Amino acid sequence: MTDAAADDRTAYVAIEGGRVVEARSRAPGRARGELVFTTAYTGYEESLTDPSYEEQILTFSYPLIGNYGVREERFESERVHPRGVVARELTDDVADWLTEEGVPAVDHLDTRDLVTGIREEGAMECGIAAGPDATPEVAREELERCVAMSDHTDIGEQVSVPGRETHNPDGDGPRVGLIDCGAKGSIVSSLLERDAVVDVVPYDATVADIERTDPDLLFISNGPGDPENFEAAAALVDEYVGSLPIAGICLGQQVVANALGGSTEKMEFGHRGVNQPVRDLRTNRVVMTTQNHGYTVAEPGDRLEVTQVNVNDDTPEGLESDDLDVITRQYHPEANPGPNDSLDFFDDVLELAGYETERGATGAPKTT
Ligand SMILES: NC(=O)CC[C@H](N)C(=O)O
Repeated sequence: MTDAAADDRTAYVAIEGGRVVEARSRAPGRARGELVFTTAYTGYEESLTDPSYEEQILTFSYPLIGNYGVREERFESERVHPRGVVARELTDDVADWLTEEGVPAVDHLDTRDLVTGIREEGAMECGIAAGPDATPEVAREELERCVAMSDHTDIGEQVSVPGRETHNPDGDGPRVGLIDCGAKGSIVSSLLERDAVVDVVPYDATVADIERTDPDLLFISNGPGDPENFEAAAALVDEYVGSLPIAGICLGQQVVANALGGSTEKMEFGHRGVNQPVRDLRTNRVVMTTQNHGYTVAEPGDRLEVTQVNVNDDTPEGLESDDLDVITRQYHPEANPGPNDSLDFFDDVLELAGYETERGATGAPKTT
């Protein structure tokens, strides 16, 4: 290897608290963000294109990432959302993809140590310098310029559609107003698969915008950052609760809780993975779920009942009100990547708008 080639592979990760870890560059550039980890051993294309990872640096705890290639059919949006990527070993397929996308990536570092640190200290700020100009100082500079997750007040604008997009206008199912706070493509697909008409509207849609689409149901999507920064979506919930059924996934659950008298808080290191056990308190049934969140509902408020909880830490995983026709989930029932145990959430949601689906779906085809 020549000196120049060695330099091209240089990388440093600076972590809150002062530590700088040496790594190998797999996609060059500088990056900063909140350092989080996922324990998912599959679904790296879905994770990397999940808009909920905006402004974060994603560490994979599973050591080998990329072993079944990169295919667009599995993407959840049109671009990679984490600001940077960290893994023990990235394949060339993933490294090439991230290079094309301009998202810095590093490997050949002790990710077990990194993940243990996040579990002990909580999600941390982080700076990455990768490639020819990388030095520990550059990584530290990036770290110093980090902005706390809750201070990314305009994060919705970075991930939402710019204007309304209507899918399946002639569908037989209910008309869903999907508030796009950074929606995963397979949430839209899961609704379309059940023949709903879906109007995807921007995260800051107003009551006047919603009136123009005249929905049968309001659906608040997943999304990045602090749910308290999605005030417009909360205002819609406040306006329509009791007159329209309301559903939400992940950030959607948090926004609905905040709008209806509850509260949210930041978790220490969140839930990110594909084997999070959730118990339904009404049926006592446990399902395995896909998750990606760093905030949680702290108090559901008086109007919502906690109907599902995380088996590991008892945090609220499902909120419902039979009187108000509200149903939300903290995990990702669209299940991309799987497991597929909770797909019938979409049947339950459409039923709130008076529509009977065939049920029994085994996985949603993608729109992207
Ligand atoms: N996937 C999501 O919708 C994430 C919600 C929120 N940004 C959180 O981290 O808790």
